[in-house]
Amino acid sequence: MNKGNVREAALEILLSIEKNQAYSNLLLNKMIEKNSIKGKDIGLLTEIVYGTIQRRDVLDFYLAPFIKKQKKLELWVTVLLRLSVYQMTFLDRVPDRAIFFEAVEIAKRRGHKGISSMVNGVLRTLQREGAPSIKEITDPVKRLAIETSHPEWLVKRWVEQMGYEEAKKMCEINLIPPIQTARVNLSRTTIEEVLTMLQEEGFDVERGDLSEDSVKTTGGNLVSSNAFKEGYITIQDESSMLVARALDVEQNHQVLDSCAAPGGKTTHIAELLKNSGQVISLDLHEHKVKLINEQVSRLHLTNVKTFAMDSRKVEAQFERESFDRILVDAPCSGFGVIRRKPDIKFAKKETDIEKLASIQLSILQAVSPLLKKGGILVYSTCTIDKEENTEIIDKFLSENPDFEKDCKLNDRLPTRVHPYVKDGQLQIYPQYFETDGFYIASLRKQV
Ligand SMILES: C[S@@+](CC[C@H](N)C(=O)[O-])C[C@H]1O[C@@H](n2cnc3c(N)ncnc32)[C@H](O)[C@@H]1O
Repeated sequence: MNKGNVREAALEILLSIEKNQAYSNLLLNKMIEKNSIKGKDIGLLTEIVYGTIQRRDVLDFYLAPFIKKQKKLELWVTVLLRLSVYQMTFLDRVPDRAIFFEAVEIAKRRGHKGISSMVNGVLRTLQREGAPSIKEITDPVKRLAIETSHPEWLVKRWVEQMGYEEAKKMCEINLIPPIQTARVNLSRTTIEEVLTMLQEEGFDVERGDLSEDSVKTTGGNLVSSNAFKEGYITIQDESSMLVARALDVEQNHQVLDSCAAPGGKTTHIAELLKNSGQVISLDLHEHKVKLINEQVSRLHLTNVKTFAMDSRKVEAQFERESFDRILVDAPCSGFGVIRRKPDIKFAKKETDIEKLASIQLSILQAVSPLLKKGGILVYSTCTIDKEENTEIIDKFLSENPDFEKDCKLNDRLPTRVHPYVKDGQLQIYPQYFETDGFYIASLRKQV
């Protein structure tokens, strides 16, 4: 594939995202497969797609003074200008003349000569006159929102919840793509063996920084490794690996994972059980349950049973007080994983948070009678919003006096996170350890 086609492919993906047709990671994988994009081109395509989404609002801010009839631009022209300005501003290795040439060629193919000269004109004037300065924006929340390309309502919400300095750190780290980490399947191998396996395959790997179950890589995609194919590792963020550890599972435990697809935590729990006991794994959709089954068989696990089921209706299917441990890894806004899925910050609306909070609470309410007395219930999300985290736990506890905050959570978590644990609850912001943002609450049912 030539470089021009890489940009054309980037444009197509970005347009589908704008039209809310699918998430960036799925569209990228499809495009790479469909056009047999290889090697360095995969890197360039990924960088242009993610970079242009990550920086969308600041790119529009840079472009605004140079576009006269902004409202009349067709969406594909706006997106083409954005991805060109992204390369001009943030990618050192691509010369401006190559960017102009490709943009003009694409504009000619998609539109007509008038559009291609307009695109050429806008890009060249911007290069000559320079982009406007962010410092011109006087309101600090608005400035932070534009500078780091987050919706203003979201930045305002974060500033209210965590203060300006912490919100700024989070907005800034959200622009930096994460490195890849993998969880080692300790029911079949050890960290040392996996490091050797991967190094022999040519991967640059070492132990992870946070979770005792992890390895990290600075180059290459571990999904293509034999260690992955043969079920020795699972791609997972390190903060997400703390969830199964928080459950404190013991041999032969019966564990309910109520929101389980695609199976990251179900399989981790099953590994920690060393194929003893049983994990009952539920998800709303049949096609998602299939994803759990695929991971279970890839990892050679024999102690997982899956069901497509609404976990708000579990009481009809399972006996009360029949599980030693229950996990509610709830559907959430996902604002802790913006580095990985940047389109989330534009796709979610403030009203979604309210709707999600109501689902989260009702799942917790529905599964809690199934926990044995003395058992542990872990509630987790990959978000950093209080309404979906501490506020849910406060509401749940106020309505369920037989549950209490589990003050021993620290014993199951790495010492580095201890300063962030309070009353059996851990809130990790992405800037703390350069991981996903995660919330984990551990509750114990009184005996
Ligand atoms: C955060 S994801 C779970 C991720 C999973 N625990 C993992 O580690 O791979 C939330 C999941 O909850 C599922 N879900 C949403 N509402 C549900 C419900 N009422 N009952 C069961 N599953 C539900 C979604 O389909 C989604 O797969």
